[in-house]
Amino acid sequence: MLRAERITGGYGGRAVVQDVSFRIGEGEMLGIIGPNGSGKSTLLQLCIGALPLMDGEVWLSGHRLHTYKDKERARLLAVVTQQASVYFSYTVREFVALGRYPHRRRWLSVFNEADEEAIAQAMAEMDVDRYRDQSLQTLSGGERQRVYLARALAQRPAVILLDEPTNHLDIAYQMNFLDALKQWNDAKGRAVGIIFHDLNLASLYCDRVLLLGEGERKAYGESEQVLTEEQIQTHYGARVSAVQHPVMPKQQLLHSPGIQTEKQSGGNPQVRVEEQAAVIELPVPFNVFSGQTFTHTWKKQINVCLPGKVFDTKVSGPLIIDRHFDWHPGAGIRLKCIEDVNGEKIIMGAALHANQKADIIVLLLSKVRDDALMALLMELTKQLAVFLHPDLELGTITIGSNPQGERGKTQGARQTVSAELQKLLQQIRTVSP
Ligand SMILES: Nc1ncnc2c1ncn2[C@@H]1O[C@H](COP(=O)(O)OP(=O)(O)OP(=O)(O)O)[C@@H](O)[C@H]1O
Repeated sequence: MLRAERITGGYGGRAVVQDVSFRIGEGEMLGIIGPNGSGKSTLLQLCIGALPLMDGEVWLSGHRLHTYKDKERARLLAVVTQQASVYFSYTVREFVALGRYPHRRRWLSVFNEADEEAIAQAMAEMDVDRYRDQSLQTLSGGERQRVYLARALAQRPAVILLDEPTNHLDIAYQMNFLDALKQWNDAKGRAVGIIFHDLNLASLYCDRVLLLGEGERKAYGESEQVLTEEQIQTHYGARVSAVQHPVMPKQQLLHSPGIQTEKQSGGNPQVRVEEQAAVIELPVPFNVFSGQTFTHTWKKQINVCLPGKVFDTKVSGPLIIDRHFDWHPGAGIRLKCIEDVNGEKIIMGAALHANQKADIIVLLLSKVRDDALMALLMELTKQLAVFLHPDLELGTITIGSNPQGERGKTQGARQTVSAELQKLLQQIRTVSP
């Protein structure tokens, strides 16, 4: 529906946006992200024809943008930006009705039935009908934002572009606004492009994300490919940790402050040897896999069965051995957890045979494809096993993989070794038994 093809443009002959391409198809939501001054708003201005292109082409519904007359273009393309206060004297209904002007033959002609219906529907969709006779000035920022979107919806465009629509909105208003927009888009099959500063909202709501840096396209694709720790570090200069959203199959980024107090960092791992099991309290949370189900729960505890003792997980109920786990009867130390690194799910196990010879088994449930990470995990598993049982003689190392896993599909892809995992390994090494 909207396609930018290698577009370049800016102000006074200075190209601020350079050679940027993307497309937003029917029913899609594209998130446009990038640090301050990276050219997001300029890109939007180029896409709506408010700034001239120096190079490249913008296509709207199959035609070059500049071939449309203004009114024609306004029927197809709506823009939601922070509105000027000049509009504040309008009532809500009057303001939403402005969305119908591109459809009217003459400026002062009365609204026909189709106009009335579009206005009423847009106000209902954005739930702003209750303010219909209030002036915009009397609304809160969040309420006003919904009215701006209602005006765009009343326009019944094919494409809506929004410039930071959730700025200044509290968390409820943000969710409310984006839920309503997504519902509308799912139902109507339009194309939506949104500039976001909140990367987690972009990840949650958008099908794809475009990352700008210094006016150039730095990354473009599904959110998990774009919103990685590495990209955010490189282009925003910010340290974040990527984690899986607990409910949605989406990645989220947690802020990792540069300065950490001991309290914040959690200190060293602590080991408590209890009657039945050893409990390792970790400084960083792990996601724990219990039986066949990935619990999605943040855990900071790993429970390890001591030789000859009955296993008791303390945290996540009885440990059930995964069906792909070639478990050895009589094993003494059992360790099993999943670390979710950039959405990677990894299962580790350490099995100690009755003869004190241990097999370290690392099972790959899905997507583990980084040799360095693999080596690290195996090393970590070994360290834990040795730490818990100093006399342990380590036997063969076996690597298995989930037969249904996606290892082959993703092999060779780039992946970052979790800094936290490295740190953890280091800390485990330095803990005296
Ligand atoms: N009207 C203008 N005239 C000249 N330069 C401009 C104009 N508007 C923006 N710029 C410059 O273009 C560059 C990109 O600005 P733009 O507003 O597109 O970035 P942005 O990514 O939207 O930033 P932010 O996240 O801070 O809103 C900046 O260097 C800015 O100073």
